[in-house]
Amino acid sequence: MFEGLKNKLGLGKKKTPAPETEVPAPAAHTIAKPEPEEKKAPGFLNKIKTLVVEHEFVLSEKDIEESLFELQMVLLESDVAYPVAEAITEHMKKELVGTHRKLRESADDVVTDALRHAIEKVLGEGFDLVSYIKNHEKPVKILFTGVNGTGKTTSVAKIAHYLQSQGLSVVVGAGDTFRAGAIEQIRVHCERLGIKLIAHQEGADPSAVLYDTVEYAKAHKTDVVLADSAGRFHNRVNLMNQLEKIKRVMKPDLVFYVDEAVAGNDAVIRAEEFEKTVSTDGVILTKVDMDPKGGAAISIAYTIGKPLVFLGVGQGYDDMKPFTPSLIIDEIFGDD
Ligand SMILES: Nc1nc2c(ncn2[C@@H]2O[C@H](COP(=O)(O)OP(=O)(O)OP(=O)(O)O)[C@@H](O)[C@H]2O)c(=O)[nH]1
Repeated sequence: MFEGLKNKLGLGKKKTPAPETEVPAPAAHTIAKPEPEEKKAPGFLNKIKTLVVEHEFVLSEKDIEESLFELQMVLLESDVAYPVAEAITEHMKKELVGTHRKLRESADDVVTDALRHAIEKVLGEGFDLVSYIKNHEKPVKILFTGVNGTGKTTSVAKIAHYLQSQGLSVVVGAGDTFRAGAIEQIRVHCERLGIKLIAHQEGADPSAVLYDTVEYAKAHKTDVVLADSAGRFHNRVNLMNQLEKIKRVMKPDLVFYVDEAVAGNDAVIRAEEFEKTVSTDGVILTKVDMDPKGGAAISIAYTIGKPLVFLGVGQGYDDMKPFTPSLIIDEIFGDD
């Protein structure tokens, strides 16, 4: 995950040695002796590190302006949305400028920590779904929506499996009655996982299927209803009207928007458009395992102002991770 971004930021296996305070600050390109097995921090991060040393940890905004601009370019190349790249560099500026730090504190750590804190800020805290369910009137009804083929059906199955593993009872509603094979696909998942499925035939009204699913949950005192739905774009009027009807009928407690990390900035733009049309409560980002850039994962929650709830990190049923900032931070800043 995120190898492209890690490489561009020069993070990973081995840290570039920090410049020593007593040594006169060398030019950026001469800081690290070329050692092929080590990842070299790119020029702009090294420039900031050198400045940290030169200025004995009292930097001015002007000192780091150019380096932060270069960092912003790298983030944009990695599909980080523009306002998010701006927010990251702003946070870094706030942390680095004018602050007195202990002499001999590693410049490497000071700069890397500032970047880590800045990314943590834009990632947000996430959303603890299990606590929400435990503290909410049952059944908790969750509707999954988003564009086609991003992994909704698979995510519903994985989340059903996760919630069961947390001791919660689950029923799934096969609300994607539109895509050929979708009902069969969710049926196979539910059979494998031992999860109750409510389904009608292909082409049926999804509102009716999901109404029945909620009724089943009420009658059987089931904790959670997970409602699959057909993929749709925010500008498809008929499908969006259908979604409105589903919401009126099943009255979801939570609406989760599902998109795929591999779509990069497109996923962020789509999420924003979707959010304007249907107010959602959180985001499930799938295929994070296949995304070397990391831009969507870093940008999506900050852009739409809704928390990341889960990250899909593979094809297995256990490959759905409740989001915490450390899931992404450890990938970007941890050792390989
Ligand atoms: N590598 C990887 N593949 C995933 C992940 N999530 C889903 N997929 C795959 O993505 C493909 C599409 O998933 P579906 O669940 O069918 O997508 P959908 O959104 O329900 O599709 P529509 O009903 O057409 O909207 C499947 O092959 C899944 O196995 C993930 O986190 N990682």
